[in-house]
Amino acid sequence: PSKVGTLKCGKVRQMESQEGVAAITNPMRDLETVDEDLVQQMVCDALVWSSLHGLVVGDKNVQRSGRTPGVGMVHAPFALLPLSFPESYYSQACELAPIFNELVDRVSLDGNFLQGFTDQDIRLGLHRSDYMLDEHTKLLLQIELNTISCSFPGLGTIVSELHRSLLIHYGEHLGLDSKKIPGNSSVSRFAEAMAKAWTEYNNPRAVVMVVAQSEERNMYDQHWLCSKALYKVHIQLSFLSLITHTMLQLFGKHWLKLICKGNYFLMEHFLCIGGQAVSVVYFRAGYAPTDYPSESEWRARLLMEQSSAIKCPSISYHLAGTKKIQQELAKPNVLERFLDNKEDIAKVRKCFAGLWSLDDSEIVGKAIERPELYVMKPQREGGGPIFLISLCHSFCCLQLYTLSTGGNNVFEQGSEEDAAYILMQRIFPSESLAYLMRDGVCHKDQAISELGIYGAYLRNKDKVIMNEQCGYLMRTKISSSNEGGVAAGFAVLDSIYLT
Ligand SMILES: N[C@H](CCC(=O)N[C@@H](CS)C(=O)NCCC(=O)O)C(=O)O
Ligand SMILES: [Mg+2]
Repeated sequence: PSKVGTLKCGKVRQMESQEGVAAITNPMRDLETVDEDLVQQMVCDALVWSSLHGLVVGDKNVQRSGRTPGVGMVHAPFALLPLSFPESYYSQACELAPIFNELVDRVSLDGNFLQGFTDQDIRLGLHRSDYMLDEHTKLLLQIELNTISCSFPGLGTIVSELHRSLLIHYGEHLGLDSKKIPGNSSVSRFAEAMAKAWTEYNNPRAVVMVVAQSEERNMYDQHWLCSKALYKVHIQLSFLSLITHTMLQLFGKHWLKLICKGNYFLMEHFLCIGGQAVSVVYFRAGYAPTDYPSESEWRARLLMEQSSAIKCPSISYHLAGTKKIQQELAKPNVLERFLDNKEDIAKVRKCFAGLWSLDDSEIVGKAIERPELYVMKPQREGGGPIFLISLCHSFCCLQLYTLSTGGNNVFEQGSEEDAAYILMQRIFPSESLAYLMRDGVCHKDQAISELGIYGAYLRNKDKVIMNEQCGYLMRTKISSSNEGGVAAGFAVLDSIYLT
């Protein structure tokens, strides 16, 4: 690589735990044998590249970085090189995307399965199904199916491009081929689905409304998707504008209105914001209890739900993605209620990890005997899993007993939804050495990874307009951390090197 002067770059910090690092299971990451200067140069190039290509998030140390675009930006945390991942498992995960899209739609139509919510004619789903490769069973197992506010369709695409660019420059030195990084279409295909939904609503004057949180350091991921929907996809650019509001703003200013037009037989409920019709509501908020601090936000959600605007997701798609539904779908003969094709049913069942409700006393007993084989996962989005192994035996029994009797979660004296936990088979992903870039510093550590596959579904009455896999997200985090994702500060954005 050309020496581009002596640009000051982050140092590769040896983690003290490096002594006696286990044999590198992942030759892709075996940069130990690579010349230190070369690694430094790669680190530097990657930091410059990510800054020039919008691989950025708001910096938590800068006060306004979650409110004012362009203020307090820092590169998104990323892995310096992609994770090598067996092509067979990647293909299996991609094949599952359209089946899960269909499953969400069928579940959403089953009113009594979802207790009463049914759906409109035009339905738009932008989902991400997350998996881990279980070392014990050698099975690709689903962690969860996200049907609301799926992060990183924007930044995930860019990380794949970063890794491809690095391997074009350094592949020869590393013995790696940039073409082994699969193309990542997540942002463009999601944009296509959003724009097609707007077209399907068939009101050229209507706007797409993004519902976002007031403090959003991942705003650039959202803007990437919105800007692609606006300019990359062939729609009448003059009209489609995107507006972003928080739930409170929507209702606080009484801008949100439901305009009812028509006669007794056909009453259309148009959603209007500041006098403009809304065709699509894209939620990047509304998935966490903290998004509903008062009645106003609930009323705003209800108003949107009652309107003919296309919600992404509708309340029934949102509910179809909860862990409780995931746990119900894992019960015998339940998938057969929603899917016709036997092969599809088998493919879905094959990726289900063990999932049980806490009122299953037999499994609770097993979890108390072998807590290291189970985790408890909260219903609500974002809450981290509880590893029973990390609890002392008596507390584990108390916790499981309390939750199984519908009591409150003894950890947090929170409200009853905190008690809505499910019990899940613990998945043991293999570890590999990773170079994790955060705040300009490269950390080497043992890491585990989680593969997300995006899926877009658009349907108008009986016509399925889109049902496809749309790219991927790989998230890599240090194996010692039990906690969650990228925004939480534990994982970094990664991509895949097919082996
Ligand atoms: N800030 C909001 C975050 C929205 C959000 O948390 N989404 C869930 C699915 S519901 C998710 O994708 N979690 C993985 C993200 C991670 O690893 O950090 C946004 O980006 O719009
Ligand atoms: Mg989730």
